Amino acid sequence: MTATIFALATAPGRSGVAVVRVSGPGAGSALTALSGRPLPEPRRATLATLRDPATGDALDDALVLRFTAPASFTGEDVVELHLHGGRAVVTGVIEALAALPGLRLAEPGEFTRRAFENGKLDLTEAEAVADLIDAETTAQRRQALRQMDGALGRLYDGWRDRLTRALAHIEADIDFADEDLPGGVADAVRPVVERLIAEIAAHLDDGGRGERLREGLHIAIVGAPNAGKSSLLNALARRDAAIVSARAGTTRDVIEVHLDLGGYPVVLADTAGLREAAADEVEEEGIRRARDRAARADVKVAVFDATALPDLDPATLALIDADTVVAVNKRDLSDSPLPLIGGQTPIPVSARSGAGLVDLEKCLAAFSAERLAVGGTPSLTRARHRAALEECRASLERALSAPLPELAAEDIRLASRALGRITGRVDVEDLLEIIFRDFCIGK
Ligand SMILES: Nc1nc2c(ncn2[C@@H]2O[C@H](COP(=O)(O)OP(=O)(O)OP(=O)(O)O)[C@@H](O)[C@H]2O)c(=O)[nH]1
Ligand SMILES: [K+]
Ligand SMILES: [Mg+2]
Repeated sequence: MTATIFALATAPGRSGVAVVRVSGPGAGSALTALSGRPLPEPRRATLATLRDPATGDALDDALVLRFTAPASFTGEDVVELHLHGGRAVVTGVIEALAALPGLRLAEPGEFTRRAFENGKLDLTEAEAVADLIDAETTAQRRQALRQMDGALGRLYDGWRDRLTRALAHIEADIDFADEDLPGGVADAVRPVVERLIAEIAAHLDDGGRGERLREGLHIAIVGAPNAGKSSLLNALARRDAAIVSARAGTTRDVIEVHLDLGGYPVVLADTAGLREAAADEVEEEGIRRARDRAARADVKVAVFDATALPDLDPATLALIDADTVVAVNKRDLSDSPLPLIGGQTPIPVSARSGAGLVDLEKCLAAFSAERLAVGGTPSLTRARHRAALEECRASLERALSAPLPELAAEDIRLASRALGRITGRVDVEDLLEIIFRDFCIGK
């Protein structure tokens, strides 16, 4: 018999309200055991004094709610105990539940996993639950909500349906064909497969925006020593994340801060100042890391020192490309006209006075929107989906050049399987462990 599971669903620690969720066939009797009263009507919030069934000790006056299978998040009988969020209250209730026969603490992600297993969610929707809980910015929330709504799952299931129909076509051809009829994919099926390959290619070729939106756009601040990179990072982060000093070569390690820029998630990195003559091997390693980070960043901010103009640091100049925002810092010390730098109009800023920072933020937010914005069709959000789609596309391409209809049919079957794995329609067993491992207990 299925175990009845329970867990604290809200964040641990002191809080106004803490919710303990119980799911499984024993959820109702667990509530009766704690409240000592008949079950309340489903979906109606009811006040109840909860007691430890073993000792009769009062644990809390709680708001209790119950849902009956299959009309619940997990698809099972569910009870929610809305407790006063004190540690002793929560511990008391958890211990009382643990002592009941047939009940055990939920594993990470187990509630969502049960929802999937009971057909309440497909895998992309389950993944979206995790993304929504992790969402830190507006754009991340939008993407997760859309995926939780089933937009991505519907796209993949729609593709799979088309393949199922194409397969039926080919199989009919195989059954009725003249023994020595040549050719692989039937003429009627070829355009369907070709069109799907094109749609999958377009979906894959989206610059990774969905995946990036989950993880944040990587922006690296680069420039000569003492240009004021760390000061700029601190000003943008509105806290003293990096050490600032008048000594050239202060920053060595890459220092990251997470920012919300106009609703988009950004990982902003401060790096060591670039120069030929590093003071020691530690700074040398810092410069190596700075270059490495600059090369991997989605966007760079190249910082120049206004007091050094018209001289421009050649190492920084060499890094400017189409993905670079050019800023001239310490504008408070010099107001001489700014030249074009690396073909771009630089943004004048002062990390000290704060002047120009709004313009720099706006420019970076525009970059983020361009790289991360969620467009008309839902975006691919995970490497797992990408791998399955590439496999699907490869199988479809093989099908097009298959010498026999039987072989084409097999390739289309493989392509359809790859799509089915994304939403969890097929081959799920080994996947579930991996996917739900990332969830925490109570989800
Ligand atoms: N007047 C003025 N001074 C600034 C400004 N930004 C930074 N400074 C000063 O410039 C010096 C170097 O600043 P940092 O932020 O440490 O420069 P950095 O580019 O991170 O330096 P390294 O880590 O050594 O490469 C410090 O003394 C800062 O106070 C600015 O906008 N105006
Ligand atoms: K410095
Ligand atoms: Mg620094």
